[in-house]
Amino acid sequence: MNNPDPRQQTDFHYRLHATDGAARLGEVVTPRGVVRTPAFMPVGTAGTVKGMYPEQVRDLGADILLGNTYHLMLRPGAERVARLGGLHELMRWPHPILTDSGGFQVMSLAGLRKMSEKGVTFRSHIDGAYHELTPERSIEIQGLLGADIQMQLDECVRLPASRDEINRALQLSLRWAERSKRAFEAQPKGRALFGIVQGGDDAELRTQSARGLIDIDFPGYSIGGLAVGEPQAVMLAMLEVVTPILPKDKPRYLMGVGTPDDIIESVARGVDMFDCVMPTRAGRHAQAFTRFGKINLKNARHADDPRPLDAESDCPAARDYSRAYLHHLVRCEEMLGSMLLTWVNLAYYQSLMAGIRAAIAQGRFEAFKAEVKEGWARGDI
Ligand SMILES: CNc1nc2c(CC[C@H]3O[C@@H](OC)[C@H](OC)[C@@H]3O)c3nc(N)[nH]c(=O)c3cc2[nH]1
Repeated sequence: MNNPDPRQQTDFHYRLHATDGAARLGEVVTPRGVVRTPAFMPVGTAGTVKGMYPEQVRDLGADILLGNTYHLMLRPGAERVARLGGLHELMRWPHPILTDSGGFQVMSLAGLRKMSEKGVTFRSHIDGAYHELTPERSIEIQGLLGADIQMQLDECVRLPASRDEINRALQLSLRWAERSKRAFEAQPKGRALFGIVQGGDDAELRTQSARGLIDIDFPGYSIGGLAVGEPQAVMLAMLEVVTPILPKDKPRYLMGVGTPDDIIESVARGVDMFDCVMPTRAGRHAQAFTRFGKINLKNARHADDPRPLDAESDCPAARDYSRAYLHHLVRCEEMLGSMLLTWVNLAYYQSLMAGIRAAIAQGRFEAFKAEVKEGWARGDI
């Protein structure tokens, strides 16, 4: 193993507890607490997991949340968050926080933007003001927010894309990885910076990106450039290329993924950490994730159904409220509808992760995967 940075080893490190095939059971240890992996990280884009109290998110079993550099740098501003004690203090979440570097949202949300070797300038989607995001500024912002796990600034290419385009973005991202790591040296010990593997849907470029990042050496590795419109089979094929190359003693975080099926198939290919807006966003669009698959509460078939979504769930929102009531709330666009279904969905995702972790510990991951898929296929009776 290459000579570990002593600063990282005392405060931030990954412990592998068990494997079952390529599935891994472990823990990411940070100064603010331990993250049990495989882990699902609820997205708290603007410093809140929409519709949820922080204590509620914690009670569901979330060990870590995701914050968003792009949104928070625009509003309320990174320097203001720092003056107010940092993001943990501001949002009353004393557990680990991971922040993305902002590159992804610049490409997906910002209006006018200009990419250069230096970084990306863009116009805020909120007030049209110009901002510059460089590797150095992204790291500075994440440091001001106080994130425990930070991301390098990278360029994520939407698929399909040409090999030249994918390669250009991959090489730029490697240079930005170096600059991000240098800028990160200035931060207090205990925090971790992850490199982000790019390379699109090209096995050779994925290998180049992973090897380039390992040469720079990070305490953890994100797998980026996926969940950007490619079929699940392509995403899984890229995982089969990348995870065997990444160090076994460091966490792998698959960015922006995904559906329950995406997650369980990615755990089977060696991924440790996930984040996705799916459970929270779907909750605001009347979709419930359950053991029986997805249920659309807008559908009139629920209007007289007195049953709860799942009488055996530990989550009161899934166990105690009738489908008829949930249907009524979403029909009337009552805020409680979004709140209850967000609660249902995050509870389901965390129970799925707990089931995955237990199955790996017992060496029965494949059986568990089959059981869960059978439940989704059975559908909502
Ligand atoms: C959804 N698919 C997807 N998301 C992605 C994100 C945002 C992750 C996560 O950050 C959240 O905001 C903080 C995003 O939420 C919209 C996303 O869940 C990515 N971020 C970076 N830096 N590089 C990538 O290659 C990348 C690829 C992604 N693919």
